[in-house]
Amino acid sequence: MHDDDPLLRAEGLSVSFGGLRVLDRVSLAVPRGRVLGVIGPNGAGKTTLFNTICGFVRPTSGTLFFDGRPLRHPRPHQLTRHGIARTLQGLGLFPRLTVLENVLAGATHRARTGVLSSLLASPWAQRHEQRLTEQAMRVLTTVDIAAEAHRVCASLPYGTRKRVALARALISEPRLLLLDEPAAGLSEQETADLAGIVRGLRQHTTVMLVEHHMDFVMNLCDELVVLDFGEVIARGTPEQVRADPAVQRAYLGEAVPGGADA
Ligand SMILES: Nc1ncnc2c1ncn2[C@@H]1O[C@H](COP(=O)(O)OP(=O)(O)OP(=O)(O)O)[C@@H](O)[C@H]1O
Repeated sequence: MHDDDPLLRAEGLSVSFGGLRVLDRVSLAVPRGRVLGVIGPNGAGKTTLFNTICGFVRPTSGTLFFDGRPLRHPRPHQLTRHGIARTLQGLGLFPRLTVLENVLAGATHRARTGVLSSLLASPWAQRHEQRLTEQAMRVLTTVDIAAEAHRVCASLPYGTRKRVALARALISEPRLLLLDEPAAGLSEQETADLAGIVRGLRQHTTVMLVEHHMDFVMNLCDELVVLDFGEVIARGTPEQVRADPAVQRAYLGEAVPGGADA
């Protein structure tokens, strides 16, 4: 596989719910080591696109390729084995567990210890658990909340809990990280900090994100794809997309990306 080949490619992806076509022959490529943003007005099909990549939704037609091979409707629980992880719009954390425990919950596919070896507390199982905990602490350091590792999630502010969700996705060391509205509900400072964290991830991880926060998207993403009524209406760098008349029209009545009202 050549480094220039995209990590994820969608070809002619269509999805219908009942009679309603929600994605209409969507083709896109997610280049390796980049951040690709998917934007578009409400109801454009962004989340459906994510859900299709994750196997929550079956396409009516079209193909997904991951690392050059067809990605055949992965079962959601097998995603991490494919090297894909995602965060959800709702955080989906265990509120009564600590930050560390929540992050370790994202590593279940790597937890190789069986019930028996755990019960017997075999040295092998202990070493494995130790390694996973070290890995979780490294990931918490990456998202800058290692100091909160032993705090119960429910006691933490929303911005911190969002980082826990990000850390939980990162512990599986995904090659492709899908972020669903990562900046939603964050303060300006938290949003800027998050952009810095995501930028730093590109060294090891390719990122695809869906987001409404236009400053965040325009400053962070290397490339953008714009959906409207399930169709790709524009793609390119943030500058190219911002200047595209089709995008301006799609956002008529909403804040124009990167415009004075954004
Ligand atoms: N399970 C479903 N059954 C029927 N219609 C659905 C389903 N999921 C989504 N839709 C419809 O598909 C269209 C696209 O929805 P989707 O959530 O993908 O858009 P979106 O771009 O993510 O919107 P938003 O920015 O508001 O989150 C909408 O018209 C929505 O009502």
